[in-house]
Amino acid sequence: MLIAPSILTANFARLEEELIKIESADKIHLDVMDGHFVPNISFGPHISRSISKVSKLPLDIHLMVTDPLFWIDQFVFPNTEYLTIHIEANHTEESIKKIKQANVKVGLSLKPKTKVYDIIPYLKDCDLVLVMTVEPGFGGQSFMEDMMDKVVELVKIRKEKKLDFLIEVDGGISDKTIDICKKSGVDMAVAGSYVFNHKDPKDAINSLK
Ligand SMILES: O=C(CO)[C@@H](O)[C@H](O)COP(=O)(O)O
Repeated sequence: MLIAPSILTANFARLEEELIKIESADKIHLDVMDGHFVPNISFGPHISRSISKVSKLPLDIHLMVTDPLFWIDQFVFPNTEYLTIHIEANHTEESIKKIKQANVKVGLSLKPKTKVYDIIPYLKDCDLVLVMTVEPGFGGQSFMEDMMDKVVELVKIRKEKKLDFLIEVDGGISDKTIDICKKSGVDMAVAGSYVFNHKDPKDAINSLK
């Protein structure tokens, strides 16, 4: 399973040191929050660009914003691999088109209350589907195990429709919850507090892997 640490719980006053601690991960997950789509503000293009310059890892950028169309271009860096927008945000179709035009892989995320059914029309355009396993907005919340039903459903749909998007989960991932993710068919897991609150983030990444 691919592991993408979310830097939301990192020490932002020592960000470069924090990034070095997670060099053994597969991607870096950037949680961008606009204070409107979710009740929190994290960081924007400026800090993301600085991270992109020092990070050796591909960026997996999760836009928790109401108007992705306005923001997409500002997060296209040479190492942006995925730009993930939310189905509950505005202008899904146009945003997907814009991400593709920027030659970045398309991610589509759904909040815990949103059904897989709602994203089916867009799956053919997705490289990644991000199943939120907490309500987006904050790190350190408890894993919602019932979201694994969505993962199982997505695995089935992917097979039936011969698609090849990755399935990612985000929220409450730890050594206690990673097994059920793997068994359900998750390809990539985002982990914030488990990695950055661990005395050795590299060990935390290894234990998840
Ligand atoms: O997108 C989010 C929160 O909105 C996540 O990426 C969390 O930041 C993951 O944090 P933990 O639950 O692993 O602490």
